[in-house]
Amino acid sequence: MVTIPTVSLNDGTAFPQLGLGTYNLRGGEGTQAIVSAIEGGYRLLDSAVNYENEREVGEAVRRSGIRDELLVTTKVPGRDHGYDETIASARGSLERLGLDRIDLYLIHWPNPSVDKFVDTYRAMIDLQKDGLVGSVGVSNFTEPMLARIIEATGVVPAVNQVELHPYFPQAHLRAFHASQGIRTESWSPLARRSELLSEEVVIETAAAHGVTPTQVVLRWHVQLGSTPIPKSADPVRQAENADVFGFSLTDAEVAAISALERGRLWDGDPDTHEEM
Ligand SMILES: NC(=O)C1=CN([C@@H]2O[C@H](COP(=O)(O)OP(=O)(O)OC[C@H]3O[C@@H](n4cnc5c(N)ncnc54)[C@H](OP(=O)(O)O)[C@@H]3O)[C@@H](O)[C@H]2O)C=CC1
Ligand SMILES: O=C(O)C(=O)[C@@H](O)[C@H](O)C(=O)CO
Repeated sequence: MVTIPTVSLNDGTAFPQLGLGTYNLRGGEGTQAIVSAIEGGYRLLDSAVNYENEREVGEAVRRSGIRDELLVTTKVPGRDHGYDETIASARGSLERLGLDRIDLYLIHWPNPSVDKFVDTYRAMIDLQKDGLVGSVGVSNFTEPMLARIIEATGVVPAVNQVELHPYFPQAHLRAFHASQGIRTESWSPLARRSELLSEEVVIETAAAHGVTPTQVVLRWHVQLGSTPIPKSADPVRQAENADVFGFSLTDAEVAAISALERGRLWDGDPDTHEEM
């Protein structure tokens, strides 16, 4: 079993430097995949109302027998934005998870045309005060959106989970996060197993370190100071993905991988892409 190191969030929470994405992990096989990840050393689980797998995540947490060691993330969907709606949404998530606390609660997408993310965030802060939420954070927020919720509430989100991989390294946003004490979390860190893993620079770097291309990409995230949440249903690939804390890339290797930049891979610009 791998020990995944942690970093301290701005609220003092010890936050793993790598976690498990659970999109599409559903049903009995999904539960088993999450259990196997926990057995392999994963401690951070990333779910969402819209993944329709909160029951599976909660079941895996109970089966693991180490609930107190785990950080369970879920996310408010767009259709639940607004103060009262978010309180109700959290209660629904807690019921489906079968847990008494959401360890990390995120706004899934800002949905700026709806313009309710500030009230949503206020509700999350109150849920945190009531002990129903551990850390409050956001996902897919731009710098102006982050500035707005901080200005409105005085509470700096602990995490911003955003699209981030070597094709879209998000240097500017990461620098803003660092300046504010916000932890960056990378979604689709493997670029969904696209041609990224066949890029020459990735393959050559992997050969130089005696590791796999996937491990090079995940180590790149770790060295950028972002927590990647690769999804894998397979215990062998889960173990491969978590085993990235025994080697280091040079600054030149990190820079060469970052030079793969070409922009977002999907239609996920938070100023225009909205999800309910
Ligand atoms: N906040 C947001 O808006 C978003 C959040 N997310 C979160 O981020 C997580 C990760 O992103 P996701 O889109 O799933 O994509 P990833 O970049 O994690 O890629 C997942 C794909 O890579 C494959 N894979 C995983 N490990 C390996 C490996 N070692 N070798 C070869 N293939 C591998 C998986 O297949 P297999 O399972 O067969 O191993 C799967 O097909 C999501 O599950 C979700 O939790 C994702 C998108 C948006
Ligand atoms: O996986 C997520 O968290 C999402 O927000 C997805 O809906 C993602 O944006 C996607 O898969 C779009 O096709």
